[in-house]
Amino acid sequence: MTRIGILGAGGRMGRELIQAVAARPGAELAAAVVRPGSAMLGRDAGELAGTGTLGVTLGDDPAAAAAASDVLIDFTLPAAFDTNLAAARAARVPITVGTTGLDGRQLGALETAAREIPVVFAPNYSSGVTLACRLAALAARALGDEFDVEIIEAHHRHKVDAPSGTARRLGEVVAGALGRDLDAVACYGREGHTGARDAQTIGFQSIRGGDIVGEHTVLFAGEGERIEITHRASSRRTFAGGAVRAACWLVAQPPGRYGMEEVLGLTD
Ligand SMILES: NC(=O)C1=CN([C@@H]2O[C@H](COP(=O)(O)OP(=O)(O)OC[C@H]3O[C@@H](n4cnc5c(N)ncnc54)[C@H](OP(=O)(O)O)[C@@H]3O)[C@@H](O)[C@H]2O)C=CC1
Ligand SMILES: O=C(O)C1=N[C@H](C(=O)O)C[C@H](O)C1
Repeated sequence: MTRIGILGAGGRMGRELIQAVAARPGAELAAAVVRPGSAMLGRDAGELAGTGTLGVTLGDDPAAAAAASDVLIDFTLPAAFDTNLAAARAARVPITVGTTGLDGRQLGALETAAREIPVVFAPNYSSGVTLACRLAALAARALGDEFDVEIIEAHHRHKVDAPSGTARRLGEVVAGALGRDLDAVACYGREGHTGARDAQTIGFQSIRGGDIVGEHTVLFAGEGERIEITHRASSRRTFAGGAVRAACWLVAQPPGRYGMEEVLGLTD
């Protein structure tokens, strides 16, 4: 039985993760952590997530969660990430990270931690997005510099980071396939007298509204034709199921930094 601790248990993804753990054979919820001072503290995690009582009380201590778990899953916000990663590292417990919007220092800390503990980090745990990344790389290599690349993403009104982590990852993949440095060629939105488009640009457009779960399109626009690779998530269950799958896979891995491609066995 894989004992899983969820960090960010009270959030939109946290509740889905509690359900996904409860539904997965061979996995059990060991701990569920919410923000210190949260009104949810002391409640049963299963009752919060709608699975029925699980006998796991919502706590506020990532270190205690790490001590009780074989693997942690973090879906919080960047402000909580440092404490959560430190707890995993101190307890030498593997961690599955879904939080997006991490800065360069935090991504560096993830790499450092991966020398000591197994870490899987994916900005999107759906199998479909993992495949879309592959398709985008293939298309970029085939189409080359003749086609302009724009990445369009849409999310719910509550999302706090832009562009999405998935859009950034798609940008990295396309830039890598085209031999470009994403930091040098990225263009985040346009306004005013922008001038003509630079051929090397990889553009990002972010839409926020309503209850959109998560949509991503990589647009390759050429002369006389265009190709669009689109993924639309219609339920957070797909992210939660993928993250729990990744966590169960991670407990059997040596220290290192992994992505969803490794989890799905797509590294060839
Ligand atoms: N990799 C993937 O497949 C996916 C990644 N995500 C990412 O997961 C993250 C969470 O998304 P979502 O569930 O929608 O967001 P929510 O805002 O619903 O949940 C975030 C949770 O983290 C808690 N939290 C925030 N700050 C702190 C802090 N400083 N200390 C402790 N707890 C804190 C919040 O507590 P409180 O409510 O009290 O503020 C909340 O429960 C985002 O970064 C999102 O982009 C989302 C979907 C899929
Ligand atoms: O915040 C979200 O909701 C999502 N965030 C992830 C991202 O930033 O890419 C993944 C998914 O699109 C939902």
